[in-house]
Amino acid sequence: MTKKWNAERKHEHYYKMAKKNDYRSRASYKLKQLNNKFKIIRKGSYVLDLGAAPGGWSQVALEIIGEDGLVVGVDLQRIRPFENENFIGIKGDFTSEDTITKIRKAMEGTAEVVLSDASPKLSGIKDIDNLRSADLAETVLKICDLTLERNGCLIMKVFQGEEFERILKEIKQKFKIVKTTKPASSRKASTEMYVVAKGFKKDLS
Ligand SMILES: C[S@@+](CC[C@H](N)C(=O)[O-])C[C@H]1O[C@@H](n2cnc3c(N)ncnc32)[C@H](O)[C@@H]1O
Repeated sequence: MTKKWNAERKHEHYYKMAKKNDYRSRASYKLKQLNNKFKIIRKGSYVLDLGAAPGGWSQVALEIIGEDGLVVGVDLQRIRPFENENFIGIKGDFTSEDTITKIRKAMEGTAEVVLSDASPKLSGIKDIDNLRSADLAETVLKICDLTLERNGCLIMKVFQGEEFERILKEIKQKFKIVKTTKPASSRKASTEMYVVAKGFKKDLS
């Protein structure tokens, strides 16, 4: 059996599981696996989910936080609303000042957790896509400076390109503990990597 065949089978497996369990995307399993391992989101957490559509990560975050806490989901695409009262969806580009203002208003103060599974629109040219992913990561870090509370946590996807080590260095300056990981449900062939960071040093921002 070829590697490609195995990867496709795994892809199909998470797709079927998501459908069966009523998750909005296969990506839900990535956050579930990351959170089981690193215990980032807890009951009652205040969570900002950047690049949230169709809402798979927000859905998992809502399950974990329960009735207290808040999830604010932001995406260029409309996020179909949830029944939960503690979800706020924002349609907008999180690299724009206007959207950042809306995020800060919706968070009513600071976030305890920032999530970003944001991906640029893929051009198919690896170097360009990696650079765009790095640009998004830079903006996510800027949003952390503005919204994340001291000792808060971040889970962020970054493509492993030329800029990856520089971004990682920047994250290590801002957070006390930083790990890179690829959840089992992430395709091996994809360059995506997840950075999990704990202990935001708010005073350095
Ligand atoms: C892989 S999907 C996220 C999947 C999501 N985590 C889930 O579980 O359903 C990446 C998302 O990032 C969004 N995105 C990319 N750049 C963005 C930006 N500048 N502002 C807002 N959303 C952005 C895309 O629209 C896309 O929906």
